[in-house]
Amino acid sequence: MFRRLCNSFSLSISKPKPALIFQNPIKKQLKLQQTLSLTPRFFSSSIEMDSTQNNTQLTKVELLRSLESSLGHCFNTNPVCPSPTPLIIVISGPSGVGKDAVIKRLRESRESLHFVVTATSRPMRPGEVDGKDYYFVSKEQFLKMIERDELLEYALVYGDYKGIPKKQIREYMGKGCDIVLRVDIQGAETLRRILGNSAVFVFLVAESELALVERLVDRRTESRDELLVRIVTAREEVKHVRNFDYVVVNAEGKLENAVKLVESIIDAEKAKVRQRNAVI
Ligand SMILES: Nc1ncnc2c1ncn2[C@@H]1O[C@H](COP(=O)(O)OP(=O)(O)OP(=O)(O)O)[C@@H](O)[C@H]1O
Repeated sequence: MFRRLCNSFSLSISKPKPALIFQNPIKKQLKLQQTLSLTPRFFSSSIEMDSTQNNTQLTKVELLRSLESSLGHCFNTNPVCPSPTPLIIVISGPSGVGKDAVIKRLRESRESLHFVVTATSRPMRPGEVDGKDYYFVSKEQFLKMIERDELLEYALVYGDYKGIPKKQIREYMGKGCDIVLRVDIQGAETLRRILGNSAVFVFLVAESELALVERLVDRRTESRDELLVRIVTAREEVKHVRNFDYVVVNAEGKLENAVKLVESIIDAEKAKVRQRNAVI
């Protein structure tokens, strides 16, 4: 069926019917003049070409002009598909799985992404930069932000507040940027309720529980008791993977693979026919 359609289409192109060329010459001339004013580069001198002329004798421009002439209109230069809508990517996973490490690498490789800086009331860790890693605020300042409805989502995590400022997301989506949000599992659940399927949810996991615990221990930022809380929580959190769209394994020493997979997810999402359409 498709082949039959193609055949009949090519026939109608290669042998323009006399009716198409000579029927109502005034109307035809008018149409050509309109076309000429749109794209003068193709319809400048000889508009109608001999349709039996061998394609190999024609330059590319001549062939294009001839095809346009046979079709009766110029080829459209507008994009076939509209540009993709800004995407919100939520990256989550248990404590110590490597969310920050993955995001740090993504930051370096994808300049078009905007990484929302989360506000937190937790103390700054060595090497962290205020306004880059987090906005470090006091508990009182954080409570004021909640009161003013400035946060898309917030939670009390291990005794400290963490929240996502709405203003930043609106501002960067307005500029056409894709947005990356880094949240814990609790935050991802809340965001799923707020955003539904309008955002893409990625769950990071380690290859095993032992690998996760070793990573946390090596980081040396938690006390023994804090470690115990995080490990018990992580066991529960892994069960939430089914609420996510994608799961990415961040295996020991394979950070690059995890980053590449996240990048592929973003690329695939941007190529989707039915785009997610988040409104904040
Ligand atoms: N693929 C990997 N292989 C080895 N080490 C890794 C890998 N990914 C991350 N790490 C290391 O594991 C530790 C924990 O990573 P990171 O701080 O990024 O986790 P996180 O998920 O952001 O934790 P939290 O939620 O507690 O802030 C860091 O020291 C980081 O450098």
